[in-house]
Amino acid sequence: MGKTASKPAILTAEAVTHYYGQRVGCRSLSLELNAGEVLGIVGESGSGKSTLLHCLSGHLQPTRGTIRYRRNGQAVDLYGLPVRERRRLLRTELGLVFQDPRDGLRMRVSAGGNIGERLLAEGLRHYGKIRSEAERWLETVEISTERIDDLPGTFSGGMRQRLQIARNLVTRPRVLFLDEPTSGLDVSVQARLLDLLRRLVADLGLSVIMVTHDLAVARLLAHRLLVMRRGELVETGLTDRVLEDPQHPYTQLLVSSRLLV
Ligand SMILES: Nc1ncnc2c1ncn2[C@@H]1O[C@H](COP(=O)(O)OP(=O)(O)OP(=O)(O)O)[C@@H](O)[C@H]1O
Repeated sequence: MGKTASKPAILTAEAVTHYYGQRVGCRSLSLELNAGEVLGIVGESGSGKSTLLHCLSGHLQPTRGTIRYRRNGQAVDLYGLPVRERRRLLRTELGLVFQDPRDGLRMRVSAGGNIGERLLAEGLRHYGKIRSEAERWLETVEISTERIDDLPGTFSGGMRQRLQIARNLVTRPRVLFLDEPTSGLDVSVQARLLDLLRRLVADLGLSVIMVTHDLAVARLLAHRLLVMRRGELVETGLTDRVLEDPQHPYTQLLVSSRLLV
């Protein structure tokens, strides 16, 4: 899977399995994410995409398997770290954009406060600097700085999603995890968000793992795809190859959209 000798993968998952009681969330998933790469995870509803993403992003301890994150030339076992250290990583070097912005934002905290929180967690204490960074990030995600003191509940769906992105990117994470970033948004809002994401990924050199059930979104953003079915990996490859020449019968069904309507 695309690992080069000169650049070791930034994130490696080995045989990741998660059970909810008796129910399989995901099973025996292995993957590598290379620096600067966008990896898309696709599959129908209930195929285990979000479960895998939450395991990979450090938010859900797998029942079995290992996730290694490479930092300072060393691969660290994400769930082998002391909880405090893992939480610090989640607030700084890793970012997760939830499918529902209400899960990823503090709804009782202003837009500026939402962005500033991760800077505070990094130890920044200067109010003026935090506010100006928050303003800069609001501008970057195309939200008027006049809205800095407003609560996210007063924002539209697309604005909330962009605020979540700003909140995650303010600490310049190396890896960004996106869970259905455009779902629930109308088509023109989706297109604007996708443009923004493409620009940010390129400008910041982000490595991204993105879950989507929308193959058009996958085609636009992802270099490589991983297709899941019933918690397991069925096919992986470069996005164009998987979408234009799907090998597995399940992927063929997905591409013909029969499973995604
Ligand atoms: N909190 C939970 N408790 C119990 N079972 C769960 C929980 N979350 C997910 N599951 C189950 O795990 C399986 C995979 O679900 P998951 O949400 O990961 O799939 P998904 O591909 O992300 O689906 P969707 O696209 O609908 O979000 C499903 O059978 C689901 O019912």
